[in-house]
Amino acid sequence: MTTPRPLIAGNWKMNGLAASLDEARAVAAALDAHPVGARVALCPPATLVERMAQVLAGTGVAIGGQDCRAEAGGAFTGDISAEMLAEAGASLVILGHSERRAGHGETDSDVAAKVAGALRAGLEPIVCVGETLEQRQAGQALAVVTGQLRGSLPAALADADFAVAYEPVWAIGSGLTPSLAEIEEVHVAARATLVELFGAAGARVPILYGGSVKPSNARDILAVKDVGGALVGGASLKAADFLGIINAA
Ligand SMILES: O=C[C@H](O)COP(=O)(O)O
Repeated sequence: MTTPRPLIAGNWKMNGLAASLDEARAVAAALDAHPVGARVALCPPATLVERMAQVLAGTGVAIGGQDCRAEAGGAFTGDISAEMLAEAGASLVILGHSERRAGHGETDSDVAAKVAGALRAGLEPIVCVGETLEQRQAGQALAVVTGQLRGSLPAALADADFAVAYEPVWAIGSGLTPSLAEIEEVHVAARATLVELFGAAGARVPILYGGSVKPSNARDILAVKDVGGALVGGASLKAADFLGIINAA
């Protein structure tokens, strides 16, 4: 059984206007000049998905959305569907990010419904899970992460391409990261849960780590057992930093 290529995905969050597309162009140009083994994706704000897809057409960089609604369409002011993302040129979508779970009250079952929507539209979901600082300090990190996986991953994923991202909430944008041993402990538990849920297919699902990944720590983190890539926030906004992480994979 071959090991899937690592996936390095950049999540621009609510950052980026049209001028930021120059950073995406620079990433694609550098990868064209020096191809890498990793799969690379950029997930800009929804307003830039279509333009980024045009800018990066024909390059090896895939485009992702940062969220979608579960339904294909309807009276849902302000929301976008997976079908809309796909039509705009996205091939992936981040779902269940902690900023959506905390800021928009998304539950595991909401995330599972969105995952089903993504599969309906042919998008590859990147499903995020992770514990808060209080949960880690209470010794609940593994239970929270495996519980979120069980609740957020519908059975239909057994036949689909998808990725999981472990993002400790307290490590996001904080400059803090868990120790390598702590990352390994969670990724090994997540792997066991994926195998329990999906059998042999679960052994191949990339489990990304996210939370203050930067060029200086990427190589060590990406070498940890069962870490199959990275979901990168702040360091994906500048081409040089993002390339530093991509080249560490
Ligand atoms: O989706 C990305 C994560 O929330 C990580 O963000 P960060 O790299 O800025 O800590």
